[in-house]
Amino acid sequence: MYIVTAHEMYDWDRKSIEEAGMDGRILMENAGRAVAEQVEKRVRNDQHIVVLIGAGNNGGDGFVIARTLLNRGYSVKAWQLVSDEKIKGDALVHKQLYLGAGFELAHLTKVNVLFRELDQADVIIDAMLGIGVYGKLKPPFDQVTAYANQSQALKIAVDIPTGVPADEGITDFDGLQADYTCIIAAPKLSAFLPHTAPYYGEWEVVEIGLPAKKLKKTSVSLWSSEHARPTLPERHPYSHKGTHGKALVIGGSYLMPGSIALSARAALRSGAGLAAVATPKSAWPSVSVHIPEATAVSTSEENGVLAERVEVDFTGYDAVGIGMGMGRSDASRTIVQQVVEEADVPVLIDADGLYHLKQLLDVLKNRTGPAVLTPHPGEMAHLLGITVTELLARPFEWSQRFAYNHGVYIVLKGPSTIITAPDGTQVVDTSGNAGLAKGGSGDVLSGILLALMMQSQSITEALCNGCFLHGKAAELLTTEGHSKADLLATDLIEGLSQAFRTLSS
Ligand SMILES: NC(=O)C1=CN([C@@H]2O[C@H](COP(=O)(O)OP(=O)(O)OC[C@H]3O[C@@H](n4cnc5c(N)ncnc54)[C@H](O)[C@@H]3O)[C@@H](O)[C@H]2O)[C@@H](O)CC1
Ligand SMILES: [K+]
Repeated sequence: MYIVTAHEMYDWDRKSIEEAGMDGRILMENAGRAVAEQVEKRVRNDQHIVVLIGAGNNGGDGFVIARTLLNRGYSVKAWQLVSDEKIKGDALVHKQLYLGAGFELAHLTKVNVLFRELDQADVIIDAMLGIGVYGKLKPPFDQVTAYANQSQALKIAVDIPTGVPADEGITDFDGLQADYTCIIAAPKLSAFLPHTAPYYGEWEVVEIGLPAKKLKKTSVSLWSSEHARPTLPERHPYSHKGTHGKALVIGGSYLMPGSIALSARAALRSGAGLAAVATPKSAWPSVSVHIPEATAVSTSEENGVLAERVEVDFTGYDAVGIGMGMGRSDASRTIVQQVVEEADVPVLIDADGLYHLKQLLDVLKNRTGPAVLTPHPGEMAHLLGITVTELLARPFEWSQRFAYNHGVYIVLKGPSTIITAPDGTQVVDTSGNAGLAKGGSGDVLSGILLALMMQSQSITEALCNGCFLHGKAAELLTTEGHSKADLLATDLIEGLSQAFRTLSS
């Protein structure tokens, strides 16, 4: 499923009408009816519904929704919040159809009268403003939105909660806090941004008859189980351990042996044929106890951390992961540099590896093999030399710019993880839950990604599926047995079995 900007949505709409001959009035009818059907699933017909209607086409959808629900026997009061001359085009056609059907329309004159009505409402349908909103809300939308936000009624937004921008980069806005948003035709970028996504509440996308072929391929799409199922690596009956790849993970330290153990174990649980660990000798006993299936690479150490070079032939491995728990000493930076310069196989850089990478960005450019960076927002902001706030206002744009400029894949971790390829294409994965907000879950993700990078048709597919399995494991574990509070990274590794099974059934 493609994720769109406001511009891309308008372009799709325009091409559907101008090139495919769709009628805007039919699209509005379809949109309103599709939303009404979703409302019916959530609302009983003894509940009182207030539909708030604004000036643009979002308001036009509101007239269709009100008419449809009234025809079906619901208790509905429709409120037009703007003057008559502001209702134009397709919205005016649907206003006339609404009135022609014999239904009553209330006009906003004094906001207090509307507020008393909102006090009586069980359900508020927000058809005030859609993706055409510009700047902060003007009267009366600012007051009505603020009042609705205080209401206990179920708030259902049409397409996008009023006031919330569709695109990234706008942080100063007032938005309606919806419980549920019925998105028209395609999810907008803001449904995946940390500062705007919470306004949507739960959401769903409804299809309204826009011809799929008239949507210009956008650079952002959403990953789902329909994508994961056919692309997860298969195990051939005649395969052997070498078929599924040999991973090398470099990291860990005497004081932080756990992270590298988690990565190695997650890699093997995700199908890697073999895993070798390069960690300080003093850390190895604590690592091996958690992952007896892994082999150790001989290393030298200094004060419990890896020292200078790792004496390995990278050609003996199918992928290398570096950085987890390795520390921030100068010596560990030289190892990151060695890996970036010498390993032609796909390399994944995480955690302390990313910290060091900030000083090695020039070296990255000379790499021939793929490089995958798996930062959380703090690490990504450090790499970019900006604040986390700046990054999170435009995570798509920053990731795209960095991936393109440095020729790398980026997995920017968060509630909506953004996977960016060097060519700038982006995929969003929304799997997972707050159970993942715990130390170690990133180390597990690195191991899963590494394993899939060795077994998949493309790096992007590997990264999308890896993030999806990681999130799915958390979802499944917290549905049965675990809670989001108690879930540990080690549980996540064991939960991978269920995630793989679910997706292959
Ligand atoms: N194919 C499509 O794209 C379809 C879109 N539809 C609906 O149309 C919407 C987009 O329609 P529009 O382009 O008319 O946009 P809106 O419905 O968001 O309305 C824009 C109008 O709101 C006013 N406005 C803008 N910023 C404001 C602010 N800060 N404070 C107060 N008023 C403000 C302006 O007067 C502007 O004319 C979508 O969100 C969707 O709900 C549906 O009708 C079906 C088809
Ligand atoms: K809306």
